[in-house]
Amino acid sequence: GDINIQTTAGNNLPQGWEVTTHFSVGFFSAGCRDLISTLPHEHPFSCSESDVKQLWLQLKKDEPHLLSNFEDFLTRIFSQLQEAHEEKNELEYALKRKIAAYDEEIQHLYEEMEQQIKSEKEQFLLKDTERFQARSQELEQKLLCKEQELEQLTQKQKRLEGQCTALHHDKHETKAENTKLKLTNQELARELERTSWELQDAQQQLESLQQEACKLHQEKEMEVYRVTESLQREKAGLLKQLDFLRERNKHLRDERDICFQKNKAAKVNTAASRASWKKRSGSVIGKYVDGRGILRSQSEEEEEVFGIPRRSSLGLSGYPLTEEEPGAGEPGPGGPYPRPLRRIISIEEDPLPQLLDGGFEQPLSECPEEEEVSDQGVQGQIQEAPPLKLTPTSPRGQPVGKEALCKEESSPSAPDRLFKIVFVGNSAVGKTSFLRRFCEDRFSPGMAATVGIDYRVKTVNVDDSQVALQLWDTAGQERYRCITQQFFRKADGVIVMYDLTDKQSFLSVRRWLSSVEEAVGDRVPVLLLGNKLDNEKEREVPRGLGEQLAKDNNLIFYECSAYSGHNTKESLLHLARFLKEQEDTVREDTIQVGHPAKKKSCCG
Ligand SMILES: Nc1nc2c(ncn2[C@@H]2O[C@H](COP(=O)(O)OP(=O)(O)OP(=O)(O)O)[C@@H](O)[C@H]2O)c(=O)[nH]1
Repeated sequence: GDINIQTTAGNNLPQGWEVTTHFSVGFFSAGCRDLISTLPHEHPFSCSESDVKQLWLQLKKDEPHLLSNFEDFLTRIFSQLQEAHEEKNELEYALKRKIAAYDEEIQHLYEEMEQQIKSEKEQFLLKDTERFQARSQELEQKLLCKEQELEQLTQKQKRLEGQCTALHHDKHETKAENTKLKLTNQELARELERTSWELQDAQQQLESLQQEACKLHQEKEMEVYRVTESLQREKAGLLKQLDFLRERNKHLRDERDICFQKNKAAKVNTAASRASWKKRSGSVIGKYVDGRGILRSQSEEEEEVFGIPRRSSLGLSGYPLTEEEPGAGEPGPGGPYPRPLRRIISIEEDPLPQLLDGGFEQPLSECPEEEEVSDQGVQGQIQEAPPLKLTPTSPRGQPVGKEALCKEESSPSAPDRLFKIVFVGNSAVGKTSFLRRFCEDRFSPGMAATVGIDYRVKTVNVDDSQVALQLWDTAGQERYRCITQQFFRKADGVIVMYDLTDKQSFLSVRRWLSSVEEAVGDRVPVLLLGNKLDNEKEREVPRGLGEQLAKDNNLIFYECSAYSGHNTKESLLHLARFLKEQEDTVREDTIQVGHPAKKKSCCG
């Protein structure tokens, strides 16, 4: 920039300069006039030449004696002014010099600054240029990359366009194919609908068939139940026949006595009389007459045949009775009379195992009792004799076979289902007593041992449905094992009983369990019963042992007493409920198995 320097010139006049002085004319030399003329006019204290001249004239005129002083004074003043003026000039000069020096310095500085600015500018420009160059290089690089990308994109676009064209072409083809497929689909849908209808029909038919099968199954079970019932009736009928035969026997004995008396009286025709006896003894009635002509009880027969001293009972009695082999026993005291007879229990001849198998050819319920009797050769006698009401006494102290008839036979509502339950366990553990308690709510001490198999039927109410329990009481004695074994096969449930006052009977439980498993595997539920709980004093088997055994073998377990009736109903109801629930589950499963198939077939 430009530097402007202003200089001012001023005069510093001593005080009192304004005092009027009088100069002589000569005094006003050129120097003095110059000096005064240099004085600034605008200064308040300044005075013009005319003023001084006037003052001098005034003084000359009024005070001439002071004129010299005034002139001295003026001279001094003017000399001082002169000095001051010179000094001022010097100072002005010095100032000018200084200003010039400053100006020069400033000029120098300015130039230096300019130079510096210039160099800075150059450096900046240089840097800027470098930066610009780097930036431009970078940008060029980027540009290159972008160009490459663009190139790639272009190629890609071209490819995509190609694909697009191909797809477009394909689309047309697919469209045509789609139309064809739609048509096929419609056809298939119609076919599917038709098939679904057919399938639904088939399913309905299947369901109705299943229901029919179920009904048939139930009917079959009921038939079995009815057959069982009829067997019981038949048994009762046979017992009646037995009564009748006994009566006939008595009658014949009377006849015989009469004959003897006649023989004694007449003592003639002895041979004829003997022939007549032989003829009677060949009849069935004769089979029941011992050497003394007295009707033998079955208990006595058992005792003789098997050597059972304690007790005996009727097994599946009333079926083929065979005469004991000659020489097998002691001849009776009555010499000529037939020897006592034994009952042979044979599974083949017994209809009951067949009943369990469902293999009986002719339902026994349909067989008239007379026919049965005729098979045994007593029909004629039954027809002749009026029905007798005499009840024979069994060794167990009750009518033979009656024990198998339960009160529930005349149950008001027919049972919904039937379960066959087989009772096993060592002899004398109390199976028969237990069943008697359960069916008749009675206990008879000193029960005779079961021979072969006996059975009872009882209908119980389980969760609002009538369940008929066919309870098969097997003989615990070793010799009947093979018979018992056969009854497991068709059993729905098994009850293994031990006597908690007899350690040995508990030890045998495992053997019974393996027999059951051997026959039916583990498909049937097993109830383990520890009987004679009332006889706590003689307990030999701790409850824990029974529980543990049941737990190990997955059995239902109860301790009970046929004597007191404790847990008899509860345990059997538990088993019955278990069987019912098991059957319900199987039925449900069967239904459920049918349903998904239905769904699948609908969708497929
Ligand atoms: N104290 C007591 N004695 C019982 C009980 N149950 C049965 N008895 C007696 O035990 C003995 C045998 O009873 P049964 O019912 O004949 O035994 P079982 O198991 O049927 O015997 P087998 O027919 O030989 O297999 C009889 O003398 C009964 O009086 C009971 O709960 N308590």
